[in-house]
Amino acid sequence: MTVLITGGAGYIGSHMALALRDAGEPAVVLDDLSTGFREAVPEGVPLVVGDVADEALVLRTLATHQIDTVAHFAARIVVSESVRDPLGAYAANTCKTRALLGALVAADVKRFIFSSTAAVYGLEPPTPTAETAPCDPASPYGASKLMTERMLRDVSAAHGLSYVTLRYFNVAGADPQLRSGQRSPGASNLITLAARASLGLNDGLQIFGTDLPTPDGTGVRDYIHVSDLADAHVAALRHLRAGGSGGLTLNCGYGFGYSVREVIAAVGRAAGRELAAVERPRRAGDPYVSIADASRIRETLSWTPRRDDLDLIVADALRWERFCWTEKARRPESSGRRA
Ligand SMILES: NC(=O)c1ccc[n+]([C@@H]2O[C@H](COP(=O)([O-])OP(=O)(O)OC[C@H]3O[C@@H](n4cnc5c(N)ncnc54)[C@H](O)[C@@H]3O)[C@@H](O)[C@H]2O)c1
Ligand SMILES: O=c1ccn([C@@H]2O[C@H](COP(=O)(O)OP(=O)(O)O[C@H]3O[C@H](CO)[C@@H](O)[C@H](O)[C@H]3O)[C@@H](O)[C@H]2O)c(=O)[nH]1
Repeated sequence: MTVLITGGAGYIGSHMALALRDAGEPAVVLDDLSTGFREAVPEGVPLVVGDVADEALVLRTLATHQIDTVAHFAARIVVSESVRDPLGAYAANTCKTRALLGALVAADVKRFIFSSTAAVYGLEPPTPTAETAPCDPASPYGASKLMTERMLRDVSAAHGLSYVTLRYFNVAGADPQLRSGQRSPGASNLITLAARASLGLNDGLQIFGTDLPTPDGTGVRDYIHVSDLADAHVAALRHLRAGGSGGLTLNCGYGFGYSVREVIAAVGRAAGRELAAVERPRRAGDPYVSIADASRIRETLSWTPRRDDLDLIVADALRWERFCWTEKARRPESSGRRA
């Protein structure tokens, strides 16, 4: 039994590939390399280059590798891009997942793990946010994921597909052994930008909004270490293979949050110097606070996070950036600057 990881050359999918390899579970990656990196796929894990909506390719891959479960990470993930190009976001995320599910139904593959997002909850959900909170996505990105969640429910009812939908909160950090991390030069998430700023790899740091109704006026997020998130996927796989039927929707977070200022201070501690940041107006569409009620995933999957500490997350992110880019900068063929 082998797991097909779509998007396994990307940031989170590559950590899932590592977690499966570490657990001795066979896996194959399907990735079109649009935002992923060939070198992110761990050695020993086959890479099929192509589109999840290419039905013939998917059917061939399912048969060749005897796939019993698909973990579907492949997506377009930039929220602002989805606002500029909503049809592109729905096509990439909802329509292509529909095509993938069509191939799985045709091939009688019965297990599916889906990468969803806290962005399905919208701007002012009750906090901490449980899976039962109303969903009202503020962006086409969030809506494209919510539509896919609904599609999964219907496909499960009609075709007996068992699935786990994982709604990620803010994913950060890097593999503690530095085998993978955030490779995207255009990554716009706070912890990556702060780590890069501390190494002089970008033009400095900005704080979007200092007058929010939060304790220090800046946005609060529930940051989850990418390796803990990968472990949650392995736990979801075990649940499905043990006979978990129907569908489960689970928040992936720790249940506590940190403000932008607290994150910047943590990166400063890890880097050994205080980071300067320019204060900017609020970013349109940013929730003030996003914190998971994470009780359901702990109860249902017996998932126990191992790196639920902001200093650990930030230290891993910073070590990865240093390793990945400062080392590279020493090589003559690279300038070491990405953005
Ligand atoms: N990064 C986050 O903070 C975050 C938060 C919530 C949810 N998610 C979800 O997690 C998943 C992975 O995100 P990520 O941060 O690793 O992004 P990423 O861009 O690093 O990875 C996505 C991968 O999918 C591949 N891909 C895209 N479209 C494809 C297609 N049609 N066919 C085959 N491969 C394709 C890309 O090449 C890339 O390797 C996404 O579904 C995203 O929506 C991410
Ligand atoms: O340069 C920056 C970048 C971010 N922020 C703030 O930092 C917080 C976190 O922002 P960011 O890291 O960009 O994450 P989010 O906007 O919360 O979105 C992430 O988390 C969502 C919930 O999972 C996912 O849907 C998105 O894809 C993912 O980018 C927010 O308050 C931002 O306003 C800054 O102040 N300065």
